[in-house]
Amino acid sequence: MVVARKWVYVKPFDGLPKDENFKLEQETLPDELAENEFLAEAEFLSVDPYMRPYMAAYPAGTTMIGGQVSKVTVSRNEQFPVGAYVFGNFGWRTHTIVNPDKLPAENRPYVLPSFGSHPRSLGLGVLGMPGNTAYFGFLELCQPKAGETVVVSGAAGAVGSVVGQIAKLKGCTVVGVAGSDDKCAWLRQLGFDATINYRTVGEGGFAAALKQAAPKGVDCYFDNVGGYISAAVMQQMNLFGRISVCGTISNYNDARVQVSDPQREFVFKQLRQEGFIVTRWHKRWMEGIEANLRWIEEGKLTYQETVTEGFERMPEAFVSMLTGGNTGKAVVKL
Ligand SMILES: NC(=O)C1=CN([C@@H]2O[C@H](COP(=O)(O)OP(=O)(O)OC[C@H]3O[C@@H](n4cnc5c(N)ncnc54)[C@H](OP(=O)(O)O)[C@@H]3O)[C@@H](O)[C@H]2O)C=CC1
Ligand SMILES: CCCCCC(=O)/C=C/[C@H]1[C@H](O)CC(=O)[C@@H]1CCCCCCC(=O)O
Repeated sequence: MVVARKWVYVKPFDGLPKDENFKLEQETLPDELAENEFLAEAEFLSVDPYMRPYMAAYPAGTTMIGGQVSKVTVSRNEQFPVGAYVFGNFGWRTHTIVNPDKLPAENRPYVLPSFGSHPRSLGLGVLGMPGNTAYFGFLELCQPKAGETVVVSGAAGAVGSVVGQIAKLKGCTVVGVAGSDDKCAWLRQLGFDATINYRTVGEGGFAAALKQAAPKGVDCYFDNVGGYISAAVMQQMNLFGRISVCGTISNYNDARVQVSDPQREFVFKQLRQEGFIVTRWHKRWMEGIEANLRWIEEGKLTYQETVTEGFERMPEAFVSMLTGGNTGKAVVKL
């Protein structure tokens, strides 16, 4: 008999998530698997920004959504043999019975490729969804050219840190925006040409700090945060600049700020802005993972993880990530 532990969303979020929004429960799983099913035992769980806005679509009583790297411990599906490690969106749970055939193509679990000497947790970060978000969302939508200036917000996080390094690999000048001096120091170690700590310069000082960091203006903007940071970047875009809108974390906890209307910049600078959801490229998923792995092996792409130990600490790790407690990818180790 397998008893799974799971974190249930028991009360809708209002502002930053709190303990009262979550309840740790148990669920006894069936003893027998049906044909094509397998049992997955979680090793690493992901905490990601989307969980905060996406849960608004689910009723109270739903298990928290999320990705995990897990081990197949029992299987009636030959594509997911016992002992294989898989990525799957199984939610905040320790054990899950999965029938992959019942899931839509873009949300199907997959067996992780070999990461060589690197930890399997990278399947939640640079060698998984966030890494692919950086790879496709930046290269496809920004179409960067050598010599151009690229600004990345949320730059020290899972997605942003990879975007900035890929931009360097493409010969760009890269400015990273992040929320602490330590994060900015790490970005400069990674090769970012300039950094802005948006918390110390503040909303009033951001435009001047950007002017100094990007004196030739901005050709590409990879936007993870929205709000006043993005409004200010848009004012300093160059002719024919490109903006990849990845996320808007500055308002996920219901905070809204008044920002200036960027339409005039779009007309006169002839800018192009496009939002995306990374599963748009699900048919090319392994291409992104392989490219990022190759760059890691070649020493051209560096990663960092912020690891919280213990399933019971999932809500704590989630809130910490939403408030800037992570550098690189935030994961929870069981
Ligand atoms: N479109 C898509 O398909 C996808 C979009 N995303 C989006 O990418 C973005 C980054 O995700 P991910 O890399 O996983 O997360 P991160 O690892 O970057 O973690 C979140 C970070 O956001 C920063 N942050 C929090 N509040 C604010 C704020 N008010 N203003 C500026 N920064 C803030 C914090 O860093 P700091 O200390 O710098 O404030 C925090 O560490 C998110 O917006 C997410 O929704 C992610 C995956 C797929
Ligand atoms: C305004 C909110 C923007 C959020 C952008 C974002 O972070 C999107 C993330 C998704 C990404 O594009 C692909 C994913 O894997 C993320 C969502 C995953 C949802 C899994 C849902 C599984 C389930 O319903 O059980």
